[in-house]
Amino acid sequence: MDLLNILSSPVTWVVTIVSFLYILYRHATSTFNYFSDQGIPGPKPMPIIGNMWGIWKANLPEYDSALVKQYGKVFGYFDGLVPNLWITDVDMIKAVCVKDFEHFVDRRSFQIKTKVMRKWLIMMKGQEWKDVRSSITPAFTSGKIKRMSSLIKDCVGDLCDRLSNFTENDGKINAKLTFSAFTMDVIARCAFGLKIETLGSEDDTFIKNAQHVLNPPTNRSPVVLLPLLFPTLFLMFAERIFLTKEMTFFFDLLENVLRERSQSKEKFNDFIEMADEAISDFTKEVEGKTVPMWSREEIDEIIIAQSTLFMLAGFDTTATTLTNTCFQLARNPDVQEKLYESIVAKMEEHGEVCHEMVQDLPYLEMVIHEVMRIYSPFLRIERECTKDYSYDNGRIKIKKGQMVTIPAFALHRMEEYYPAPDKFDPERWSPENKANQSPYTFMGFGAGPRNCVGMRFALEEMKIAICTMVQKFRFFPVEETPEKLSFDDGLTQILQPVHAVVGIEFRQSN
Ligand code: HEM
Repeated sequence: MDLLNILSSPVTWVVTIVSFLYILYRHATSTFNYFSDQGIPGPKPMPIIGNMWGIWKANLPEYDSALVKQYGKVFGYFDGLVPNLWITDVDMIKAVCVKDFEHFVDRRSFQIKTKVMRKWLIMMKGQEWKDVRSSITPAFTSGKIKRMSSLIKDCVGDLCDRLSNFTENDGKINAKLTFSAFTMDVIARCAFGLKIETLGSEDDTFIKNAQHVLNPPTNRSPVVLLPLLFPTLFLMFAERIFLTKEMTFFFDLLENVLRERSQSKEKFNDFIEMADEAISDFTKEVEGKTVPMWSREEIDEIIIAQSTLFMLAGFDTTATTLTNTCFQLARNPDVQEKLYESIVAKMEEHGEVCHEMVQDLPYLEMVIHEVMRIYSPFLRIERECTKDYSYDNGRIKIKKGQMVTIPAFALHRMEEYYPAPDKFDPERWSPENKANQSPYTFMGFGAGPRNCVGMRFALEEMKIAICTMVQKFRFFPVEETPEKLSFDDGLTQILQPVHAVVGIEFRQSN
């Protein structure tokens, strides 16, 4: 039989196609024994897509809680072919986030090489991340937050004006929309040095571009899986995907602000100024001499990166937490009254809502903690393994490149850590109760050296807003207020409350 005959034989074709499909199948399932070989349970993966089929239309809070309930505190999941160990075991969370952090320095990230975006802290890796994180951290010290608090107070004043209008007109608010306008105002003033006159109007260029950057329509379509399934391919197009004209609008805006400020001696007391001070002060040792770590050009790039990241990381998280707080206060009038009483008592001492006063309100802290416990704004905390790791005397092995996920929302609803987890109960965070609780059962701001760098700022902003609002207004349920809050579907990092409408009235004393 000559070659031509062999090639044209149907048997040859069948054998070739079957072999090709077999090789493809072996490749598309090549990692799937990883967890079963270690005796780690988990849902059965599908070729290529792993366990992510349908995730773009799932309700993630429910999806994650169901997985944890079914498979327990340590189980295996596949992001495409990448093994991802899900953990809700507190000792293991502590090991990954703190004790053995050197093995888990990075977050799942797509190292974008484009100018400015390459300095987004949230995506940076290894030593470069450590250097930028150490440079920017001093921008969030208590002293610097105090300096920024007067800008926050201005924004809260405007928020209260809008709330007064709602009170007089509708007697109710759409909490998510209202607080989104507020957090955007804070970001515009603190991170972009701008006052938006047309706040709340969708025609404003700042708001329009921010909405485009923050809510890409891909979140609810299978397209959202592509970066997870094909990261290398994705990186080739990352610049085109991320560097949209809307994103460039913000980079240009900040470049102009920095240019103008370089000629000015004025004090602004905003994040741009705090970041500039902090980054410029950061030094390194070269041949026994202490020299600045960054050049002026690098400082500007880092500031622009962190200011735009401020918008990405601090807008929805803070607006969502304020929305959820408002809903819980409306549904729990006893908590709202207790909070009001504690605020009034402190007002007598401090005279006004200020930085010092909000640091001195333990009950407010307990309320915010419980809101973030019952509705963790960040659904999942992730780490990428950067050095091979073994846990519990080698019982669990995690290889470099593998992912670890802490499903924060699901963790906060585990009966074992929080009895009656669906009950809103700020007393869980009283000093006595807190002392009996592992800190790693609460991941609202993450944990360890890679936790939320903006935590202090977010708490200051939320505390000043809640104190001022609760002192002036009372929230209550109206017909549209749901019994329980529900959250949007789709593969989003941040919890998205829907239909959070609550009633609002002036307090008698006002
Ligand atoms: C209620 C509001 C907020 C919540 C719930 C929140 C939550 C979180 C969480 C859970 C993480 C991941 C932590 C980890 O992986 O361990 C994170 C990271 C981060 N957050 Fe926040 N955040 C909030 C507000 C802010 C604000 C206002 C900023 C702005 C400055 C900010 C900037 C960041 C940055 C830059 C990171 C990445 C840190 C790094 O990789 O080193 N966040 N945040």
